[in-house]
Amino acid sequence: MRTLIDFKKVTKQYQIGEVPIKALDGVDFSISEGEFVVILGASGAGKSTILNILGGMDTATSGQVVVGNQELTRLNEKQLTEYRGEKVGFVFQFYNLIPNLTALENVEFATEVCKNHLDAKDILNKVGLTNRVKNFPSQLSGGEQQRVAIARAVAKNPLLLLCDEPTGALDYVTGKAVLKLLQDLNRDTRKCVVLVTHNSAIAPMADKVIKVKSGRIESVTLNAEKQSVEGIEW
Ligand SMILES: Nc1ncnc2c1ncn2[C@@H]1O[C@H](COP(=O)(O)OP(=O)(O)OP(=O)(O)O)[C@@H](O)[C@H]1O
Repeated sequence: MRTLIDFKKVTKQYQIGEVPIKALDGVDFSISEGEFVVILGASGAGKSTILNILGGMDTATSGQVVVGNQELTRLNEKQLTEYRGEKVGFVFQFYNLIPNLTALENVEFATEVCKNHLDAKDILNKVGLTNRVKNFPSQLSGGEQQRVAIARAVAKNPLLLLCDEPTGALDYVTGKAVLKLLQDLNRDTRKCVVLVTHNSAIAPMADKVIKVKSGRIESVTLNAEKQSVEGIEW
């Protein structure tokens, strides 16, 4: 399979007063088209920093980041904004829906500016919310709100889907259903999914597991036979 994402010797340094903090300290990995990737690590390991750089929300201090045919580390602010808008779907722990828009309007609002977007209603059907499209976020459960957030990300028809602790605010059963949805979407659409979590138990659901420790890559493992979420317990 072709390489979609390439990180080469990526560093990220924050300067807090006199003290430099190395959030990433020479990170190398690559991800192929269509892969489901789990990035694992303890709190402060650098997971979100990797995801933010990958999503064009933050920039590397040094090194090279390539996504598709674009070298992110060479893009200016305007180009990065375009990249974020067109190429990346984001799913966060907290759903960040617009409270005074319905589920359908939330998805339509996000996709309006995207050239190749998919039909909002179709995607809401796909995530199991056919009967909830007219509901406002406050009328939906946490799991349903996260489904809207996933629909919003997928409907952009992005190159990749980035998920930062997407089940962090959900109970076990609902969280598992959301992971199953992400796994199904990856299988059906062949979109690359990169999911950041501290929960090592879900590693078997991925094609590739990248472990991060103290700003460095500890290991990259390929699962010869990935497991369906239903078969994983934690
Ligand atoms: N804006 C910032 N300014 C200074 N330091 C930062 C900033 N953002 C992150 N860091 C530091 O960089 C390191 C990596 O942070 P990061 O958020 O990527 O970790 P993480 O693995 O995602 O952790 P968590 O699971 O707790 O979210 C940490 O030491 C953190 O304190």
